[in-house]
Amino acid sequence: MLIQSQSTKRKNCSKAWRSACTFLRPRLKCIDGELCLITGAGGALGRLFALEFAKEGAQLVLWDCNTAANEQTAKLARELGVQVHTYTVDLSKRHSIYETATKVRAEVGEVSMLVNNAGVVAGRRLLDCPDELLERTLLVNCHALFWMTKAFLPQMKAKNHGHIVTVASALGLFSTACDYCASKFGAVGFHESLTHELRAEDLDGIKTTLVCPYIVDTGMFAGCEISLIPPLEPLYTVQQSMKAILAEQQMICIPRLMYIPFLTRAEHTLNSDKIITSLVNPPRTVKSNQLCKD
Ligand SMILES: NC(=O)C1=CN([C@@H]2O[C@H](COP(=O)(O)OP(=O)(O)OC[C@H]3O[C@@H](n4cnc5c(N)ncnc54)[C@H](OP(=O)(O)O)[C@@H]3O)[C@@H](O)[C@H]2O)C=CC1
Ligand SMILES: CC1=C(/C=C/C(C)=C/C=C/C(C)=C/C=O)C(C)(C)CCC1
Repeated sequence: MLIQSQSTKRKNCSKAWRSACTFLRPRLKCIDGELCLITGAGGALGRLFALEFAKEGAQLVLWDCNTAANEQTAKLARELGVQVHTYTVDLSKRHSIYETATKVRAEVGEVSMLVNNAGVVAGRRLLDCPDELLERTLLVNCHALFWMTKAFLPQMKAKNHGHIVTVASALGLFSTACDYCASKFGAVGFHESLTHELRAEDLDGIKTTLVCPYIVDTGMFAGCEISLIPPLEPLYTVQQSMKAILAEQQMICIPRLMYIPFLTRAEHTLNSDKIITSLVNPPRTVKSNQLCKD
């Protein structure tokens, strides 16, 4: 009798919880007809992002240095009935990014959603790793975020409409691998500062989302012996990220366990949007002749 009444209580409770969840579930935005640019679209997660955006009706601009893989993604996306434009670009080169961005604007139009997904890892210890490989990780995973945003944010600002997604990593929140962590910490810092800058400028129509996954079973970290939890399924990772993007969530850690390193970070970003106004007008300004030439 007692058991029965407890189970009835539990049922009522879970019913109430379910309806509360339905009520609380965030509204997902419609991106039908938006122009979405995805970098690293020939890769595992990039391809899945492209297909998920296509299912939502977005037109696609796909960037990758691997032309064949990028074309394969485009083929799969076109089968879902959306328009797709592909570009071969080396994200480690600032001029390649700016030139291709100019082509996109002229040939396709204004990008309203930017998914900075491309990423690389050197996968060697600091002293065993050639400088060029270390540099490439920083250029592709971090510097490219600056150039991509500088190329496409102005059009978003003009309309106060857009969305910039940064695919970082759980390794942007705690450290293990030298070049990769440094680049992903940079990516997290970039996302946070951009978010504050947009808020400080009252550009509430431009959203940002940071994606921080644990290891995903794409091959990028194949051979990493971490027995804590198994790698994530690529599709699950992208679908969770999509939910966060469409809900205009500022950040998602996948799985939730990855919020632990985020929550234990020492920094406090409270009030950063107020502080930013003083930071963008620094008392000492670097003169242009002090800058390194490319
Ligand atoms: N896989 C994982 O465990 C995790 C991945 N991430 C992040 O997710 C993102 C996607 O990763 P994933 O799909 O696994 O990686 P992939 O290696 O499968 O895909 C990355 C894509 O980016 C392309 N690319 C590499 N360098 C350049 C460049 N210089 N210019 C243009 N394109 C380039 C690659 O081309 P090519 O193949 O020819 O090099 C590839 O097509 C990355 O940012 C990664 O750091 C985050 C957490 C975990
Ligand atoms: C499971 C787990 C941890 C380890 C996470 C690891 C090892 C993540 C590796 C991620 C990679 C390689 C991402 C690539 O982009 C913590 C944070 C120590 C504590 C919380 C539980």
